[in-house]
Amino acid sequence: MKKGVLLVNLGSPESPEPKDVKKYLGEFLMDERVIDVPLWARTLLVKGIILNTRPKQSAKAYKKIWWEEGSPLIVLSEQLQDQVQNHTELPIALAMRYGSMTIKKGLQELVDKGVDEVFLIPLYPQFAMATTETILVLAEEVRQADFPNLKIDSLPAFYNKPDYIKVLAESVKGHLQDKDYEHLLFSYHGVPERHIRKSDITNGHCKIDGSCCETASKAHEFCYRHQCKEVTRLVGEYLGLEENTFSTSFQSRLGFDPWLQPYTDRTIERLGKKGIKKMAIVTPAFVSDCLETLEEIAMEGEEIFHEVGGKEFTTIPCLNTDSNWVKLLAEWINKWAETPAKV
Ligand SMILES: C=CC1=C(C)c2cc3[nH]c(cc4nc(cc5[nH]c(cc1n2)c(C)c5CCC(=O)O)C(CCC(=O)O)=C4C)c(C)c3C=C
Ligand SMILES: [Fe+2]
Ligand SMILES: [Fe+2]
Repeated sequence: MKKGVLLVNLGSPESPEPKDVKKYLGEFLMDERVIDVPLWARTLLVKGIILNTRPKQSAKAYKKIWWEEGSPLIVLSEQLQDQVQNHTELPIALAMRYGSMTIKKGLQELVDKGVDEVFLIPLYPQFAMATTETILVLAEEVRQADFPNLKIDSLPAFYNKPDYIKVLAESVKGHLQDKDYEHLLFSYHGVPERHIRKSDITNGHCKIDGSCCETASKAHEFCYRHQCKEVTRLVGEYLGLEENTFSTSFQSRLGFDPWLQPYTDRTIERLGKKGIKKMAIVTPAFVSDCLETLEEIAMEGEEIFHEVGGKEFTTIPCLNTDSNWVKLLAEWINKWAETPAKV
């Protein structure tokens, strides 16, 4: 059997123009695992409301962060693909869940190279219905429809793998080496609370209260909130951070339903009002910098902090093409090629 790898990230609009942003948001938000309401309600909400206003607003934000080569998320994912390819003999393809770089095209590229066994890597450290699950479900649909003889294995969420925590923590340490900071905020993309309950395989553990995520449970294999909190705890432990000098928050909420809390924007405001003058922020739900890190955090977040008296706001880049991260991905890939069950 010939083996190959498919890296999958979220995707971006073709350009930062409102018409392309609208097309992208239309596909993204009509995904039943992103806006998880019945089709009629989703259609009404997305096509009747969100797509009438959001594309213009989001296009403005995209224009602020867009690079000459294209969307940062796509460019950085392509760079990651190239660099991982330098560390393995297996062919590496790249796909996006939304947009023109489809999972079908990615699988076709591998099949054209003679691959019949694929290691699918969703580029998300934590499991979420709106990210990992939607990728796995679509990949299986595409496999059944177009590549029935293909075998697909996938990398489970790697949020608590000691080698991943080490790479992330060392990156944080490197970026904060010459920085003086009073608080380190771990900001993760938010999800509606309802998503956490839906992914609860025990049907009742996740109460989204003060303690469920800290109480051992099978539910945590699919609990995004637990997995985010664990990344913060494990990195804090690795770096020897003192209690109350670091915390977790959730960004990018959309709509009126309750999302995971505390919200990042309010947390930044609260820290500034409390008298914190120097803060740093890391965004471990993303492996590549994107709109949500470059605009929402590095621009809007900094502005909020300064408005309430904060002085120094340090944004730590995502792992992007960090050499330890590239080597670690290649190590997982090469281990899978030798003994798939061990990864
Ligand atoms: C109901 C809406 C959304 C859920 C749930 C959601 C979950 C989720 N998203 C990411 C990662 C990314 N999201 C990005 C952009 C983005 N996300 C939403 C909505 C939901 N995300 C929207 C509407 C947008 C577009 C921008 C905007 O209009 O605000 C991105 C950046 C893409 C880019 O092109 O740079 C990423 C990455 C995760 C990890 C996640 C759940 C865990
Ligand atoms: Fe998102
Ligand atoms: Fe939980």
